[in-house]
Amino acid sequence: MSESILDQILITKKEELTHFSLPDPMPQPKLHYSLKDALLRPNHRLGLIAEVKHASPSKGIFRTKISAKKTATLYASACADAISVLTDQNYFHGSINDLIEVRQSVQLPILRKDFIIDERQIEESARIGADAVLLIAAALEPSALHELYLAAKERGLEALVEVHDAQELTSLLNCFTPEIIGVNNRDLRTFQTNLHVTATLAPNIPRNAVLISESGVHRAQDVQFLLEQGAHAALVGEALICAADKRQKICDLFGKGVNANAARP
Ligand SMILES: O=C(O)c1ccccc1NCC(=O)[C@H](O)[C@H](O)COP(=O)(O)O
Repeated sequence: MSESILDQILITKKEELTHFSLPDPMPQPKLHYSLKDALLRPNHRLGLIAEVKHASPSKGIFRTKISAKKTATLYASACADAISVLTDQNYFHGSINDLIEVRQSVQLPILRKDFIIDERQIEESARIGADAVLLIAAALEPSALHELYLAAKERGLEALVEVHDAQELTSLLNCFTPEIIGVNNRDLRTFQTNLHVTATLAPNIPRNAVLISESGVHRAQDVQFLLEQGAHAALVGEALICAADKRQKICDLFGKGVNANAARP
């Protein structure tokens, strides 16, 4: 079978890790904002993790140039429950500085979305102020994934464990049950998104896990559909980044948030 984008990204990541150095820890210990708790008490009918994303392998560089700080502040003011920051540079044009800026700007859980395959990246995530990290089932053997999951917990970070299909989910659950499971609706070979991936996997997600549906959420009907599948939250990138009015787009997709007026900047 031909190489997927994930295979390419992982080759680059391994190369980057050969000349990796840790940033200094933050000067003051930070509060932990729990991703799980936030998504179990969402501000809208469905939880929202709003993503800071400059570019992607599927879409290239987005036409709207964004500032991580301004974008996250807007998301917070529209009652997003959490912020995802894509920190990979090569394929997504992000950086750890984006996450540091976002940390200084919002009091919400921050998910570091990157391709984490090494414990040093967990330490780095904690030092830059993330509350949670992404662990991708397709990137690691279940036992290696479990080790990173435990390392994250030990360092005070939550982990969103992401699967793309039934086989990955079964292998994962045969090894352990993460507290937060993400179903990514994007096929990493074709880049097509299909929310039915979430619909297919949702019945097999343990009831005590928080279920996040990731990628391909563009319309209010998509949010409704995910709600009907039992998802706790959606992770939304492109639809928000490309919207001229991001606050309005959140309102169009998710409805008015419980604190929408209070949170206006
Ligand atoms: O976004 C991509 O093209 C992509 C390609 C390969 C691996 C990962 C990719 N994206 C990371 C994400 O999971 C998404 O940024 C996130 O779920 C938001 O998706 P969307 O709302 O469709 O921008």
